[in-house]
Amino acid sequence: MRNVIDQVPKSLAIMGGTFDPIHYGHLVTAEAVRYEFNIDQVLFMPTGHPPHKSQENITHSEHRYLMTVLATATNSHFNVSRLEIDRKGITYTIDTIKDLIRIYGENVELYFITGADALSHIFTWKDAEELLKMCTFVAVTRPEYHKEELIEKVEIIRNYYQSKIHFLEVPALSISSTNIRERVKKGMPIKYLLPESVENYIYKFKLYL
Ligand SMILES: Nc1ncnc2c1ncn2[C@@H]1O[C@H](COP(=O)(O)OP(=O)(O)OP(=O)(O)O)[C@@H](O)[C@H]1O
Ligand SMILES: O=C(O)c1ccc[n+]([C@@H]2O[C@H](COP(=O)([O-])O)[C@@H](O)[C@H]2O)c1
Repeated sequence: MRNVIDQVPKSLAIMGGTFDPIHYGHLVTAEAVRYEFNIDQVLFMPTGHPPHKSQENITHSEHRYLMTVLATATNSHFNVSRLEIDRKGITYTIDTIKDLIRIYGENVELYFITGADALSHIFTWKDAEELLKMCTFVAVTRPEYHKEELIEKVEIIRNYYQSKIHFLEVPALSISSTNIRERVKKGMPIKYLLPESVENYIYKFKLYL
């Protein structure tokens, strides 16, 4: 089987997330960033034990990993990494970026894709200043948040840390994993919110009931 790490891309964008479950909001965002910044590969990085979410409320990492593999299988520019789910202890983005530099070398141009909402809290992340120097961030705006307010917050971070942060508006997709989990629990349809393969996986393993 092809090993993603055998291929050394010139530019690599990391799409980090809990992906519980992955949905079209994530996929549309990743594809928009790939196209806009002419990126060779997008590496989806399901979180292991994220610092900001309680482990009891998160679906087992193997389920989240497999759903991410299913969702990304049809895009030749998309791959999924096990780096974070295989790492013991709390997973921090700075450790992931350092691992990726060790694996791909210093010359790979690294991007980190994140919602502008998540980026506006980056000063609470581990070693934020160092992290902001190591890769370019793409802050995508999500429809359900106040865009202007968020952009203002992120611009303060960008100026304070003198960091490389780009903004990108993606087609309005008001989908969230929280909403999908709630819909499954209530027996409501989730069709067209996420790939059919992921929908079937959720039903097969009776997730979110
Ligand atoms: N609909 C969307 N459009 C654009 N970006 C999104 C969307 N949903 C999530 N993201 C971004 O994708 C990344 C991973 O998100 P995550 O896996 O936490 O999904 P989520 O839908 O926000 O989940 P939850 O509802 O459980 O918090 C984050 O940077 C988040 O801001
Ligand atoms: O490194 C940190 O301290 C850190 C703190 C909060 C979030 N992150 C990363 O941000 C990404 C998006 O997180 P989330 O909760 O929106 O899925 C995901 O890759 C997390 O690992 C990273």
